[in-house]
Amino acid sequence: MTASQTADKDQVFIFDTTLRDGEQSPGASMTLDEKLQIADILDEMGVDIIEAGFPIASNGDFEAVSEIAKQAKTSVIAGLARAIHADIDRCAEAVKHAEKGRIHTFVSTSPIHLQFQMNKTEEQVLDIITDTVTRARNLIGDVEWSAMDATRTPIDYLCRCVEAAIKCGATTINLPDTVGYATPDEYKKMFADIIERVPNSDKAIFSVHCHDDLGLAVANSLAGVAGGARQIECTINGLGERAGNAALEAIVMAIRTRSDALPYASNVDPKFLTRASKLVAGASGFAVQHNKAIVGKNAFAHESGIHQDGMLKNAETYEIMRPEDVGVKATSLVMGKHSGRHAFKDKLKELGYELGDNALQDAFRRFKDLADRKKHVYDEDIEALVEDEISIAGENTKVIALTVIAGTGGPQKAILTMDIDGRHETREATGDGPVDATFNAIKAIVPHEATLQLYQVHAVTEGTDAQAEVSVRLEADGRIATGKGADTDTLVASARAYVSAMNKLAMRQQTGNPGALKAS
Ligand SMILES: CC(=O)SCCNC(=O)CCNC(=O)[C@H](O)C(C)(C)COP(=O)(O)OP(=O)(O)OC[C@H]1O[C@@H](n2cnc3c(N)ncnc32)[C@H](O)[C@@H]1OP(=O)(O)O
Ligand SMILES: CC(C)C(=O)C(=O)O
Repeated sequence: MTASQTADKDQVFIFDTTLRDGEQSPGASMTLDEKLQIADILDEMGVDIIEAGFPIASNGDFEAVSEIAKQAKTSVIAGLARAIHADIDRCAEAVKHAEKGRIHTFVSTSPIHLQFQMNKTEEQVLDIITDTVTRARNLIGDVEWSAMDATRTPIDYLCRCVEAAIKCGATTINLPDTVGYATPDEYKKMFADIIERVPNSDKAIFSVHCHDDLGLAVANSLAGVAGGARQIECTINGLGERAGNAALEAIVMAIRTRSDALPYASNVDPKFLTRASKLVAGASGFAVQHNKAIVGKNAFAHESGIHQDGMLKNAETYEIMRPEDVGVKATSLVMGKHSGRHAFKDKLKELGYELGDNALQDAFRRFKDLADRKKHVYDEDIEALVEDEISIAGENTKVIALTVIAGTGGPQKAILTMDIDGRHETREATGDGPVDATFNAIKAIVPHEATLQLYQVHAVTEGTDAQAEVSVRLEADGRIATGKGADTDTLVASARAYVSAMNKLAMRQQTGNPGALKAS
């Protein structure tokens, strides 16, 4: 595999290690079936190299690498191996089924790793590199060598290690920021220096592999490419050891979106990114944070009025990528307490409502009120609210305020204020439960003899803060009317529904005056 130039852009190879480094996240183990599905989508989306596992780690890992190797259509399938013959041989055994297989062998190079992890001298590790890269090359033509903890390795020694690996036939040289310690400038300089100083550095492709301990994994990866690397090791959703690896989706979209500043091309088709993200989140059990770049639930969602207004005028005001390019159906304008009139009106139109100016203002006021009390305002909430608004429009008897005292102590008491033809009246009433007390308070303000035929409550959406939609059916003199009310407070919704039914009944008696129901 050689890096090529397409027009004015250098090709960068995308090496996905979700199934190896990603699976190393505590608790992220995946089944064989899940791994096969993930590998399949990675292959289809154009990932150049899939690191399918660490074959010596377990029989399950060996089987996963072998099966993925068998199913792969275009991607290179790599397996990881320590600088140990048994690891390398087992890896070769697993990747041999692939049309294009790779052995990825690694050894520590930093002083702290040499002293404590490996208990070896620099010279001993150099001999190990020579021995193990040669062994791997004798088994397969595509060998990647990694210097574990490269970014904490003195540059002179790192140059000697890289030189030895290339001399023995390594075709890819990976210099990982194993502990996420580097800064972008340092990482870029390390690649530039090594590529310049190591003889025959042009015989290998250099690779970045960054961890996100300081939140710099994507920035460091792109800096490494600016320093001369042409392979990027990354994972879907940034899954990986500790704080994770560089996120594949962010890398791919940064290169595409900022091609002016990042003159590189990748083979990945970004339309698969959202699907791949969901698949990995489901298989690993690691939910994607809502504000995650590209694949987070909010990456293409806007709640604030000013942004929504801008988006309705021109999407480029607040979006630098098109959602459909990464497999998201469309931008969503989420209705919430920060939304403004433009978005609210647009949402009503989408839901099929055209309100006049006054009704719109009233509905918007109630919507803001609702959004202040409720975490999520769903379309169903807005529909219930508007239906409620429409049903009470023009009514001259309205609920203004309600306080209910309920609980085990009893008796339940309701204190209700109503507007009757512009006049406010307040009464208290008790009842057999809070709903009964509320209805008794209505009767105290508007005495009537209509009888209750139906009282029904249902939650408009899920959650304890859901709006209740209440239906009340009243009968008087053989006539029936049903009223509806919606509110996050079930008792307020009940009072509204009752009053609405009362108003309708009065209309049907053609008096328009609920008080006249008394005569029926
Ligand atoms: C930065 C990275 O992501 S590196 C990859 C990390 N991933 C994993 O470790 C996941 C899979 N690992 C495993 O299943 C196991 O650790 C195995 C099968 C690889 C090894 O298991 P064990 O033989 O029981 O060894 P254990 O894990 O306890 O210790 C690691 C040994 O490997 C040695 N080692 C570590 N890295 C390397 C290397 N690159 N090359 C050679 N030896 C290494 C350590 O020095 C230690 O050797 P020691 O027993 O002589 O002290
Ligand atoms: C094995 C290597 C590539 C690694 O995962 C790291 O250094 O983080």
